[in-house]
Amino acid sequence: MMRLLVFGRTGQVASELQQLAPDATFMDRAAADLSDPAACAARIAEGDWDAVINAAAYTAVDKAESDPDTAMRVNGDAPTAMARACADADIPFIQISTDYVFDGSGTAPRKPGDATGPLGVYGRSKLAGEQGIIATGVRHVILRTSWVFSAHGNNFVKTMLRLGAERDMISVVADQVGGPTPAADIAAACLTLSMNMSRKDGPSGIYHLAGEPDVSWADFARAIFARSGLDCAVKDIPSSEFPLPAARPANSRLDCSDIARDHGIARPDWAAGLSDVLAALKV
Ligand SMILES: NC(=O)C1=CN([C@@H]2O[C@H](COP(=O)(O)OP(=O)(O)OC[C@H]3O[C@@H](n4cnc5c(N)ncnc54)[C@H](OP(=O)(O)O)[C@@H]3O)[C@@H](O)[C@H]2O)C=CC1
Ligand SMILES: Cc1cn([C@H]2C[C@H](O)[C@@H](COP(=O)(O)OP(=O)(O)O[C@H]3O[C@@H](C)C(=O)[C@@H](O)[C@H]3O)O2)c(=O)[nH]c1=O
Repeated sequence: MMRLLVFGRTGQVASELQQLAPDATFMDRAAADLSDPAACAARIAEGDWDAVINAAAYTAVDKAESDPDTAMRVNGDAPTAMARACADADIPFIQISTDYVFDGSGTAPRKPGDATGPLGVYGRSKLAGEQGIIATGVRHVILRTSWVFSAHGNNFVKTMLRLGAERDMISVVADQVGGPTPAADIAAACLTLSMNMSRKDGPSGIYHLAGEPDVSWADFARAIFARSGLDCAVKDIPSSEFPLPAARPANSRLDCSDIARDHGIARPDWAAGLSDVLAALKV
């Protein structure tokens, strides 16, 4: 059995990891606050682990715009310190990152090596984490994913279920397209990657994994209402009609072929994941 350390306990992906790997050690905010990177590194150094997964992050995309220092410390400095501690201990480090490192131009699915260009603080802070990790020379996988949903925590599915029960019609942006991704599939991928990397036969690098097929937020909302039986119409709007503090990429499509080739992990079907989440929520 692998001795696995996971940063995060309450989040969407960490909750699914607890289901799949109940014997792993989970660090919540009280055990390891990511705004204290040295404390996170110490949790790694003081144990005897086969691999470390970081499933904690500052994920409040709009709030980050007015709190850049915390976002940078949590998403940039803490993963970098974790990676350095893993390099010192010669164990692999798995980090989760995001489509928001891209600028969203064009319509082609982004490959892991494509140029980045984050539009906001959250994306910049996650990119800083990626770069910091790579610079330590640790054996690593940076798993970029997108539009995560689950029965736990906050996400677009739960927001739509709440608003759809209150309204007859809702306006949703139709010019941002990406792959909604069940947290359960990300958790399963993290475990496969941890195993592959701890056997020292997995190549380090950035990989993409997002649910398929790609859709707009508006079409995703329609699918949520159709499957939950909520009678709420969706009006397509451009992002300009839904102004938020942080700009989001229009093109969030991720090319996921590398992870299939190197690790045998296929894009999950988000509709199947959505059915599971609605069942778990008893919708
Ligand atoms: N949500 C999404 O749509 C996407 C997420 N990702 C990435 O996936 C990963 C997992 O995200 P997800 O499961 O959605 O996260 P959630 O937003 O569900 O949860 C975030 C987790 O991070 C923890 N956390 C935040 N700040 C700190 C801190 N200072 N110290 C310790 N813990 C902290 C939270 O703990 P607490 O409960 O104490 O606040 C919580 O457990 C992240 O790296 C994220 O960037 C990538 C693409 C899309
Ligand atoms: C609630 C709502 C949102 N929207 C839009 C706003 C936004 O452009 C889009 C998604 O909204 P949210 O704020 O829920 O999603 P957001 O917080 O931007 O989600 C992102 O989270 C981070 C952590 C990531 O890494 C990304 O992959 C992505 O999942 O939907 C509407 O158009 N109508 C609505 O009623």
